[in-house]
Amino acid sequence: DSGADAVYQGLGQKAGIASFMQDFVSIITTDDRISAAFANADKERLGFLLTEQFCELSGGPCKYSGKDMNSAHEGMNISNTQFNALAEDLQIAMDKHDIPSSIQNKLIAKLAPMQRVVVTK
Ligand code: HEM
Repeated sequence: DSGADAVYQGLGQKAGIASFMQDFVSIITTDDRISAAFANADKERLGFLLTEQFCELSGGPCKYSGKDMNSAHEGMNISNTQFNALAEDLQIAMDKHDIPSSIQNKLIAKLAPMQRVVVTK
C-alpha cells in the first residue's frame, strides 16, 4: 500500500496507535534519561494527545487537539540527547508491537522536523 495513509495502516490504525502509545508513555516516564521531565505529567492525557497527534501525522482520520509543539515544550530546556532518548523509546514501544521497521522509519522521518522546535537547549 503506497496510499497517503500507508503509515497509518502500518501502525494498526487508531487502536494500534493507542496501544503502543500506552507502552510508550510507560517507557518514557520510567526511562532514567528523561523521566524527570515527566514527573508532573498527566500520563493519561499525554497518551490521548499523542495518539491523536500520531494518527493525524500518519495520514489517519484524526485531528490533534493539543498544544502546538513549541508551546507544549517551551521552557523545558530539552536537549538533543533527551530528544534522541525519546525517539529511541518510541522505537522500543513500536518493536514491542511488531510494527515493521519500514513503517517505523517513515514515522520517525515525519517526527524529524519537530526536533528543532522541541529542542531549546
Ligand atoms: C518528537 C518528539 C516529541 C513529540 C511528538 C512530543 C509530543 C508531545 C505532546 C503531543 C504533548 C502534549 C501537549 C499538550 O499538553 O497539549 C507533549 C507534552 C510534553 N512533552 Fe513532548 N513531545 C516530544 C518530545 C519531548 C521530549 C524530548 C521531552 C522531554 C524529554 C518532552 C516532554 C514533554 C512534557 C514534560 C510534556 C508535558 C506533559 C504534561 O504536562 O502532561 N517531549 N509532548
